Amino acid sequence: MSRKKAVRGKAATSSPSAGSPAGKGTGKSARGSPGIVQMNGVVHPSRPSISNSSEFYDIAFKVMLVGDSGVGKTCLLVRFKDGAFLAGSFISTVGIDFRNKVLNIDGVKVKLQIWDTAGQERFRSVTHAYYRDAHALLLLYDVTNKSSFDNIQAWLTEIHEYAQQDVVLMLLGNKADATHDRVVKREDGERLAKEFGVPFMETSARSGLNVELAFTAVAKELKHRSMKDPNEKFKLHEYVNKEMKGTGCCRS
Ligand SMILES: Nc1nc2c(ncn2[C@@H]2O[C@H](COP(=O)(O)OP(=O)(O)OP(=O)(O)O)[C@@H](O)[C@H]2O)c(=O)[nH]1
Ligand SMILES: [Mg+2]
Repeated sequence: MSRKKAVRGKAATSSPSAGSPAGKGTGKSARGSPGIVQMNGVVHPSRPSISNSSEFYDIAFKVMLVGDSGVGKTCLLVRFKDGAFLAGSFISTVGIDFRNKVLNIDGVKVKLQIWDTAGQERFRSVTHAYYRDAHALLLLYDVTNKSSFDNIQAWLTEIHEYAQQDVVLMLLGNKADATHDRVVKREDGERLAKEFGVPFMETSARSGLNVELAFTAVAKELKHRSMKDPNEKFKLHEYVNKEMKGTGCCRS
């Protein structure tokens, strides 16, 4: 059942025409990155080809990480992809970058092509060009940085303007490990998420808290939507609330 896909590796690009989700100008597919064709909002491998088995997949989706500079988007992606934490000096992302990871979701190989955007204002126009091709967005703030939380509303406005109407959206309060520096309570994140009707969890790229869960939940929702199996009931909010691990007194 599993097939293989041709996109791999990293790409630092400054416009959607170079190996981007939009893929315009690559000449390699009607829409999507090289080797990918998009049907009914789902990306499928265009044809099998020879490569290592880790690249085989059944369905593929594009997920974008967005949020202010320094909230931990790159670290979250590295934690998810490599299981490691990027300690040391902060290297701000320039433009946009992507990594692939294939997850086994209930026997289906779901490939996530995860786009790591630059949070800095000067790259905003680059990011805008990628929104429309995203199937899911993980919107991050930093629990130790109040302004990153206050800016969530502006990010949501931007998302509504540029992303697909049915994009899967999740709010993440990152750096939950940083107990002493915390300035945004978990309850504040929960309240904001409720107000906008989006699933929410706190994460930590440093400790790994909920990192796998955030991506798995999104993959499950996207798979569910694309397969439309009437026997399979999946509710993203319920799944997240059931599986989420917390840092507070009452969740373990
Ligand atoms: N304590 C703690 N620090 C983190 C965590 N995630 C990221 N950091 C630190 O926060 C800083 C910024 O992390 P990045 O992942 O580079 O931030 P970013 O959102 O990608 O920033 P831009 O690329 O500029 O948009 C780095 O110094 C990281 O080490 C976390 O979960 N906990
Ligand atoms: Mg970054």
